[in-house]
Amino acid sequence: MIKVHDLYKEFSLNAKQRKELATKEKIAVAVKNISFECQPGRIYSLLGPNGAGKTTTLRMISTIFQPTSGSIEIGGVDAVRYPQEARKKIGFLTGSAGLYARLTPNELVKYFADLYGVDKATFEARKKRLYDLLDMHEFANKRIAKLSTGMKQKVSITRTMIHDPEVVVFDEPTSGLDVITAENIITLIRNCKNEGKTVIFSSHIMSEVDLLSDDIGIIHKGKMLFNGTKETFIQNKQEDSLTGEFIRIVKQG
Ligand SMILES: Nc1ncnc2c1ncn2[C@@H]1O[C@H](COP(=O)(O)OP(=O)(O)OP(=O)(O)O)[C@@H](O)[C@H]1O
Repeated sequence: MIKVHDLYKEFSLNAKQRKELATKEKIAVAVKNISFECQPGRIYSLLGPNGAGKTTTLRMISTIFQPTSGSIEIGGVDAVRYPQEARKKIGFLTGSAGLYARLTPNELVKYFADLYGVDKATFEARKKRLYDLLDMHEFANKRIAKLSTGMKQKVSITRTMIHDPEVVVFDEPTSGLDVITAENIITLIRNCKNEGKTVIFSSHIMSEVDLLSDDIGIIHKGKMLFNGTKETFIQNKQEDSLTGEFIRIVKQG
């Protein structure tokens, strides 16, 4: 379970950032008082145009960023006050950055399993299941530096899942991947739901959102414009397609 209440995040902008953004403002507000809940056994899709505040929100949930104000509860733990406790319950996927390029997938995944105190037998069983699903055996002993973007993404996913977290947070999980790999990741996300995990993911791909979502959140310029079940979204929509309705809501917001 994820409970987000009145979450607010502002960043201080340094001189270089102010120049890049062509602004005189010293502060950028990325997330403005958003509240929502994600339930176990359900998948919550976080949608929004570029710069909406999705990654910032997911990073706060994953305890990478400290919110400016507001509260986050992860599986009953106050993630703002006790980030280390909350982190044990979370698997966070955010691109393939942060993989140790000199290690092999096997070495990296083992490193993270050890960090989380996963015992050997459980580790081997989980690793095999993930490697089978993501078709990873062939490159498991190659240096990560030599792997393709899709292969690195698979390594990131295995790292995210190796401690069997009860809450999974995927920031654009299929971005830049071929259709077969994307399909495997969609299967993995569905498996998470079927195992009773709480899943939240961000995406720009509407077909994926349609396939996976139980609940939908739409944010734009840091504000939550829609938060509800996919059924409610579909019942109330004024446009023919999900994409059309998404655009309508964002333009109205
Ligand atoms: N470290 C930072 N310092 C200053 N501003 C930031 C920082 N990180 C994000 N922002 C700003 O916060 C806003 C939200 O960014 P965020 O990355 O959360 O958006 P997003 O919805 O994930 O976008 P995208 O779909 O393009 O990935 C943007 O205006 C961005 O420029």
